[in-house]
Amino acid sequence: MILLIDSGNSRIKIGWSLNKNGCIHREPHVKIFDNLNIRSLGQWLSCLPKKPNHALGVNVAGKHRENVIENELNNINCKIEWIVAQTRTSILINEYKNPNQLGADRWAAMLGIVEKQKKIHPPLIVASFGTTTTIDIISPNNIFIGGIILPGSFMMRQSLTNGTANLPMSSGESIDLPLDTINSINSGVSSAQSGALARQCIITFKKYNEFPIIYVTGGLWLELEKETRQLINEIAFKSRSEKKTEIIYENRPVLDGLAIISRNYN
Ligand SMILES: Nc1ncnc2c1ncn2[C@@H]1O[C@H](COP(=O)(O)OP(=O)(O)O)[C@@H](O)[C@H]1O
Ligand SMILES: CC(C)(COP(=O)(O)O)[C@@H](O)C(=O)NCCC(=O)O
Repeated sequence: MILLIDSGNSRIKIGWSLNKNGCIHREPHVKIFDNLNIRSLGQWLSCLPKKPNHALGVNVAGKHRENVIENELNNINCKIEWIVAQTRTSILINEYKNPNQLGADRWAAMLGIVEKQKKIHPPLIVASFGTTTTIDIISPNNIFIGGIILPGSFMMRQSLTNGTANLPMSSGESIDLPLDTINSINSGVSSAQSGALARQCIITFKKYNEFPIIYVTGGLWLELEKETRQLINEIAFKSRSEKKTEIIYENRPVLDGLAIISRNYN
């Protein structure tokens, strides 16, 4: 058993891959630990019925977090290898100016998505709505050609509260014409998030003359889903895209990417 660890800025997601009849595949179950409750990781590891041989992980939450996870794994004699973004693999090329600077979670998620594609596919967008929002574009010939980073919707709401005297912390969906503070904030945050995705779709469409398949993930997708689907459908219609827009939710693409890498470890 190989543990697969996605250590994000808010939560740690842990999956595992198993070798079944010589074929490595990721089990669908995932264990999630909140940043504030990281010590419970040790308890969970010590109770595992089967001890992992080793672990593969991505960590974008800093060195301290890396050390804490390593210590907990050491207690059960499990070594971890931290994955960083590569210049290329057999399925994906990374055009970041400094390829290692690309977040390892973004890289792993893109690997997970590209692996699922048929040989011929439209351009792809991989959008993650977590602590931050990242929106990455992959060409039809599997080159990561660029991406954007913006504050996640929770962080946007926090910054409005922390940076002003009058704005409260809010939660909730957007409406078209807000006439009170809470709805104005909800709609502002949601339009920034869905608008960023729409912008990247338009850029992709202009470049390839084909509408991308959009893969979405992250803990905050649900609250953005309705507004985002509406907006993307509208721009697809205006772009006269022949095919129906596809927005596909992926539960754990980062762990899928790690599972692919883990095939080299057996
Ligand atoms: N059930 C949940 N538990 C914890 N956080 C959640 C939950 N649902 C949504 N969230 C939100 O999702 C965000 C974390 O999403 P996630 O994709 O795990 O991010 P990251 O990979 O950056 O840690 C947080 O901002 C949090 O507010
Ligand atoms: C952009 C990120 C902060 C996203 O982290 P997350 O919201 O998933 O916790 C992370 O991928 C990161 O630290 N990236 C390094 C910089 C870059 O990708 O260019």
